[in-house]
Amino acid sequence: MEHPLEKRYPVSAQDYKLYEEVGDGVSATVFRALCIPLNEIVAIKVLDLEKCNNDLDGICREVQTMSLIDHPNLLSAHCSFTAGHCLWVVMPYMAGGSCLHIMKSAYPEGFEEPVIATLLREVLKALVYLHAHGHIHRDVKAGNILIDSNGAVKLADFGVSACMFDSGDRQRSRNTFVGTPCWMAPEVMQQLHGYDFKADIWSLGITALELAHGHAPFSKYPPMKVLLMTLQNAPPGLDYERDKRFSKSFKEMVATCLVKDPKKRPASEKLLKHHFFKHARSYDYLVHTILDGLAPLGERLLKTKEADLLVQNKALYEDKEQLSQQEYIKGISAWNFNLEDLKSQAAIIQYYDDVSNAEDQDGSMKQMERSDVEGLSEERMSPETVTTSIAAASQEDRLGLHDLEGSLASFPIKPLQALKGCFDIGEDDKGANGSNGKGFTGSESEQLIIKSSRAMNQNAGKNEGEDSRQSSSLPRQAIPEYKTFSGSLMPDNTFSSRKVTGDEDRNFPQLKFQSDRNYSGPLYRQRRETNNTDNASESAVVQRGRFKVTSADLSSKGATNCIFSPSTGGPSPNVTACAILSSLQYILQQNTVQREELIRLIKYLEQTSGKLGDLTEIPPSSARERELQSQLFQLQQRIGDLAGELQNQKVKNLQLEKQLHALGNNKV
Ligand SMILES: Nc1ncnc2c1ncn2[C@@H]1O[C@H](COP(=O)(O)OP(=O)(O)OP(=O)(O)O)[C@@H](O)[C@H]1O
Repeated sequence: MEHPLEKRYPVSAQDYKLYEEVGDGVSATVFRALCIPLNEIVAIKVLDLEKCNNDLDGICREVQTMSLIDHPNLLSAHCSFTAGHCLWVVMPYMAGGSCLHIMKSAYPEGFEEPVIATLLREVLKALVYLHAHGHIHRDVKAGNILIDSNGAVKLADFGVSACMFDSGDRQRSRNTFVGTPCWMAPEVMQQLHGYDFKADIWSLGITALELAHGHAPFSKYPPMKVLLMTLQNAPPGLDYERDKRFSKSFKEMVATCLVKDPKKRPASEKLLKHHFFKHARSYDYLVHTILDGLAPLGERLLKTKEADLLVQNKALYEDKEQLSQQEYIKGISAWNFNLEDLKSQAAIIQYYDDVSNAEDQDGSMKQMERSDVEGLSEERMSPETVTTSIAAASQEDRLGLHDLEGSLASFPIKPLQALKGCFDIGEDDKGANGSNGKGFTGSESEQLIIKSSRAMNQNAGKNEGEDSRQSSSLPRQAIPEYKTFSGSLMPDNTFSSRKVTGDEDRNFPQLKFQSDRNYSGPLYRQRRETNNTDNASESAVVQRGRFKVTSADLSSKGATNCIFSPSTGGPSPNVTACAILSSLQYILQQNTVQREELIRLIKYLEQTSGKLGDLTEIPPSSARERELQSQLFQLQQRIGDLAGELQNQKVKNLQLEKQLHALGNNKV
């Protein structure tokens, strides 16, 4: 028999050689290691103290408990010491790993009854010892039942254990919500009168089901749902039909553990005497039945991790699609309440519509859209959007939070709030329907929602025949980087980065292309003059995507390339003849284009006004016709004005051309 006290385990990292990783938990990584002076294989749990600084108390308690306990069915610590910013806890190496590991790699449907009886009897012995010493383990589950190469069973992980004799803060900790939801006793969830050793008996009952089926009851549900089901449903148990392979005594034992009223559950000592444990066998039996043929622990862990990763990736992918769907269904509210963002997003949608329509033929852009959907990231959305609205709203929907609130009317609200905190299901969620925290009133938000939803609907309508799921999700907000912008109708500086409030990382396309587009200043200005008869007020209204927006800094940047003095209209005295010449050539080029455009417009207007003239000759016969006729008159008048204005432009262009020629001749 081993006498740990006879051995002195060194307390310096140099005396240990770390091998492969054999386990990892929330707070630690466990390695197989060699204790060099003793030539003994050990396990070392490495806790990064910098990463768990807000739970130092818990860590101290765990290490303290591990050092003090002395029972063959409890995993104790040989020693512990700090190495850099890590705490190393040296323990016996449990080569079989945890029961959860073993089930995952070789017994996905669970173990046979004698194996379960053997495992649970050992765990129960550990609980008898702990409870007799005033400790509640609070985290009994298959993942914390370890087996060594000889088949010895040890209960591990005292990270959340509590002492019944603690006072002050520690005593209060027995009223707190700790453990793992699936294994958690109802009284722990309720936090009504605190709880005691009997909480471990409930967890043992759940562990029995876990070992029998390969998973704990409700394990496929998210924590909030587990909470709901544990409190609301009848206790889980072994089913008469489905669990035919198990004995009556096993079913009975589970049923005695899983009684909601803790007082009616047996104490660990009494439970150990249950006739079910008569089926328990020796350690050798465990070695032959479940350990023989298993790959080394490190290898198994790697495989399990790979498999978990695959499942996670799949879940993540599906989750994103689901989220994206829900974002759309909930309208804009789920992802954005910011007016400027909203405008920008809408504009981007328009850009993308145009691009994607053009690119749909070869499908290559669709590929990019897909990848962008997957990368639809927080950085493009307001942070509050991501953490509160989407996550909370979708979680709430999936988990039926409202049901839960209702069903818990008879329970204290604390556990719910604790869970809300943990899973981002917060009170903020309510804010999403009322004030959004950004200064918008409910009705303003609603308007925005309607507008943007419409924009999206139009958008969806544009891509007729497209799968509605595809068109209804939100990839378009995430597309901007690779689009080309052309056409003078898109003012490059309409949105300044300053206006995209609250998110400096946001990277809208207009910023990227701003400088490239300065050359088109005059052309753009020309268009604006054409569109707005009042000729360019500083806060001109321009179409940006589906929104009309104003921009005060629009005009100031319009002519950054212009070398003419704004006051005189002539060349500035400080520029060289060479620079003047190239600039004038450039202007001439642009004027030629403008001229052609003007000529086309004049022709068009002449034709149109001719037609309108014909129409207006018909005498009106009804009020509606009179109304239409007066509109036609107005239109005609407006066309006449425009034609006049175009003529003026034409004359100005000719003058400019002459000036240019004259300057060119002088230079030569
Ligand atoms: N002595 C040991 N020998 C072999 N494997 C071990 C040993 N101790 C722990 N492990 C493995 O490492 C895993 C993580 O260890 P542990 O549960 O102590 O870490 P934790 O961070 O406290 O985990 P949890 O997430 O359960 O809080 C265990 O599930 C177990 O599989």
